[in-house]
Amino acid sequence: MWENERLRQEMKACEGELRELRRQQQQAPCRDCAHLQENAGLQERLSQLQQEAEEMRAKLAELDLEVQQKTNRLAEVELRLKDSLAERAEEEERLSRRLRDSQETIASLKSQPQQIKYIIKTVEVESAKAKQALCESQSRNQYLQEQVGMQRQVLKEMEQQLQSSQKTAAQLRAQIMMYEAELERAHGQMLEEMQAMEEEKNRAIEEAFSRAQVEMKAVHENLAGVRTNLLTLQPALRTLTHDYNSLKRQVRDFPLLLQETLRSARAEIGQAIEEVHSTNRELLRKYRRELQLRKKCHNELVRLKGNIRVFGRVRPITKEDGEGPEAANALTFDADDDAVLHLLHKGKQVSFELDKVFPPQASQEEVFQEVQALVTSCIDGYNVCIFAYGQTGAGKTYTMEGTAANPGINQRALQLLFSEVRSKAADWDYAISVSAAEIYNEALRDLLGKEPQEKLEIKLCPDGSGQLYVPGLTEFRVQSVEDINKVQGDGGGGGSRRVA
Ligand SMILES: Nc1ncnc2c1ncn2[C@@H]1O[C@H](COP(=O)(O)OP(=O)(O)OP(=O)(O)O)[C@@H](O)[C@H]1O
Repeated sequence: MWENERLRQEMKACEGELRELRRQQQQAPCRDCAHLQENAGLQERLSQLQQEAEEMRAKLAELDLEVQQKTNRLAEVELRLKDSLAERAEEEERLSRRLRDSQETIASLKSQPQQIKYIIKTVEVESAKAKQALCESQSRNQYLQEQVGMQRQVLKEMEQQLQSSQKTAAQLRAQIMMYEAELERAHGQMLEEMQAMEEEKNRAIEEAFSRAQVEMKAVHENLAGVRTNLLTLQPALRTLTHDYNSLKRQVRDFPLLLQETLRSARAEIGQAIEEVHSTNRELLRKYRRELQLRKKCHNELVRLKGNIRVFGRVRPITKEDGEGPEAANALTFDADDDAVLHLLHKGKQVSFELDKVFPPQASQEEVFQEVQALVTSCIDGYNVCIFAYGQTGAGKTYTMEGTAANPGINQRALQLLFSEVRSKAADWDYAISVSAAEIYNEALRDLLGKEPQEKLEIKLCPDGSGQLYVPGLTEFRVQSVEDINKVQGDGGGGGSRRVA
């Protein structure tokens, strides 16, 4: 029991040391320590040892309990044995006393023989009873002795068990001592580790301290610089604060100012819009009047010059005409009237009156000026047709197409048309399309179509307007003179005949 108590106390002391070690370790953790792994291993080993010690302690407690129980039982048995022994001694004493009394009585009775046969008999009877009682007492005594023997046997067994328990306790103590040694060793190792960690920690602290001192010095220097800057910046800061306050005032007043400005701007814009509107109205009015004027002019032109006008153009003599009398010019002009042409035919002069006659020296520009008004009439919505008529080599193609350097009516009319359209593009939308057809030997053919040999027909428009149209005639939308030239160049029939 005492040994168990001592073991328990030692166990408690070991646990206390363990707790102290853990506390020390928690207080001084070494994050970057190279022995961290080893420390963890030791801790694991320590926890194993602790677990084993715990198991041992449990076992010891069990043994304690068992020994206690056996000791209690032994005490009980000893008590019962003592009682039995006392009882037996008492019985023996009583029986001996009775036997002695009986023997004394027998002896006195034998010395008085006469009277006493009856008494002898009584004594004999009594002696027989005493003998029986003695016999019973003896048998009881024997039983009690057997019991005592048995109890002794039990006591012996219990002593043996106690010895074995003590032996086990000694073994356990040895194990505990071993564990203690192990613990001691681990403790020493841990102390060494702690020492090393402590040194390392101190070293790291010193290094950090010196580094911090250097950094602190640098920070102080920076601070001094910042202070100097601060002193320099203070006037600027004052100026900035002043500016800021002024800006703040401006910002505060800004919505009012903005509202005022917006109001006046709106009024100005409204006024400007109103002015623009009135200008537009005026312009529209003028434009309409101009349109009316143009129509009137056109009508006047048509009335004055006639709906159909015929101009004559005499081309100069070319090399192709040769040099003989056949090539001589048979035409003469009236110096006072540019609408008259005289032809000398078989010695006889024949005069022709046209709307205008262009002499050989007349330029392409002069010819175009005469028909220019018709082009603008076309833009105003009138149908216009300009065509050239004459014998082969008379100069129809030259007049209508001209050359690249000196273009004829077609190119100039197109230039004028697109230039007029562009100038009116802001107010009007125009769509210009081009188509080309040829009537040759009573046959109408599409010069821009894929099948130029296909014969087309002229028909009346089904809308009842009385206009003529050619069903199936190819039509291209164009945006510029170049587009028209391209269309004419690409046209299926354009390769065989020029469009004049
Ligand atoms: N006003 C002119 N000034 C200079 N040369 C001209 C003039 N008119 C025509 N010519 C020249 O006369 C020639 C014949 O002219 P052009 O080809 O225009 O005749 P045409 O009537 O179209 O003939 P065709 O009916 O056979 O096609 C060309 O070489 C052309 O350059």
